[in-house]
Amino acid sequence: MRSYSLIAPAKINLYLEIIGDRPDGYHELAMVLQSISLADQIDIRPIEIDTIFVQCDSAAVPNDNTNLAYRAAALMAQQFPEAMAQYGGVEITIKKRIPVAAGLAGGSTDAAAVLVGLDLLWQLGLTQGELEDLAAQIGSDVPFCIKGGTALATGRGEVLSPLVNLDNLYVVLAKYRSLAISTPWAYKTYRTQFGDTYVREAEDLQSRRQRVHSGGMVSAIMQRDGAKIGQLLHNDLEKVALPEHPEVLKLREAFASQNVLGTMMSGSGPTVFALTESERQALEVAETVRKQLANPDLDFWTAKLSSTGITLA
Ligand SMILES: C[C@@](CO)(OP(=O)(O)O)[C@H](O)COP(=O)(O)OP(=O)(O)OC[C@H]1O[C@@H](n2ccc(N)nc2=O)[C@H](O)[C@@H]1O
Ligand SMILES: Nc1ncnc2c1ncn2[C@@H]1O[C@H](COP(=O)(O)OP(=O)(O)O)[C@@H](O)[C@H]1O
Repeated sequence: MRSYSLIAPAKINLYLEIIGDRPDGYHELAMVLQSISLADQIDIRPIEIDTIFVQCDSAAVPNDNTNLAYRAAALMAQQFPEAMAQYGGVEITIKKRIPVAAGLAGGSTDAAAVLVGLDLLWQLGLTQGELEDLAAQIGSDVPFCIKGGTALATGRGEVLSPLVNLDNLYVVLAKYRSLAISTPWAYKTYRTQFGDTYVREAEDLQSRRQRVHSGGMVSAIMQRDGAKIGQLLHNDLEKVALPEHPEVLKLREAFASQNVLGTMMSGSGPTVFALTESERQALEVAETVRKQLANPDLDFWTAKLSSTGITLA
């Protein structure tokens, strides 16, 4: 039986607006999610014994049943027990290239790759919609990671509308190696500090949805207008992350002083990205800001905005 190697891209948030509370304890969002070429590689190999093994070359990632890739395989085994019985267990190997707990959906994209990989290995022939429904059971960002590209994401992040391809743009990213921000902490702190400014679950979420501000960003994307996209970058979670972590604000200001289209923290952070019109500009900005901040704890990456989600390697 054959093995599969999959490419699992990271995402950045070009837009993240928190609209209100939800009865399920999550937040109602309007986001624009964007795949980038920085990616993990996931190898899925069938094994004789009826078990799921996960291994990863990064010590920051758990190898047990808390790994999101493990959780994706366990969900597939639970949903399709006859396939597991027919094909046996799987060994999942993660080559980690996406920084961990960085706001780049590293765990979510690994989980998405396992769903796609097991669908192929077990010859299930699941539809895009069926894969996305399974993905939503693992995490809010996992459905997006399957198809990737550029998408408007609403609900808790799992309701997707594809937008146009932005693969003419580039990105430079930077993160303090020793700093991680927990997603539940970011949302909980936002709720504590700004909960009175957004819609409570008892109020009319439907009418508030009509008033979200994401329209300008969506039309800039539909026009593929890089300058406008750069100006309209937005992330409500910056309001809690930047005051708590002034070094992230310093990084954002360093990017803002360069020749970039715009800069923003991605998701719950702490990665900060800046959009550029060319790969050369992205490399130049990385080099200048690296020298300017001269902090050995800072890692930099450059990438291209990508139109694909999970693909075969
Ligand atoms: C912030 C974002 C932005 O894209 O990404 P990351 O920074 O994590 O990459 C996402 O909303 C994260 O998505 P994901 O990481 O899949 O979240 P989940 O596992 O579903 O939820 C983790 C926790 O975040 C909070 N959460 C998440 C999504 C949402 N719409 N409302 C929430 O309040 C909840 O406290 C939840 O327990
Ligand atoms: N396959 C995985 N890759 C990365 N992190 C994982 C994975 N599985 C579980 N985790 C855990 O999920 C947490 C969030 O990691 P990650 O998905 O990289 O960040 P974010 O939610 O900020 O995008 C980490 O603290 C890590 O311990």
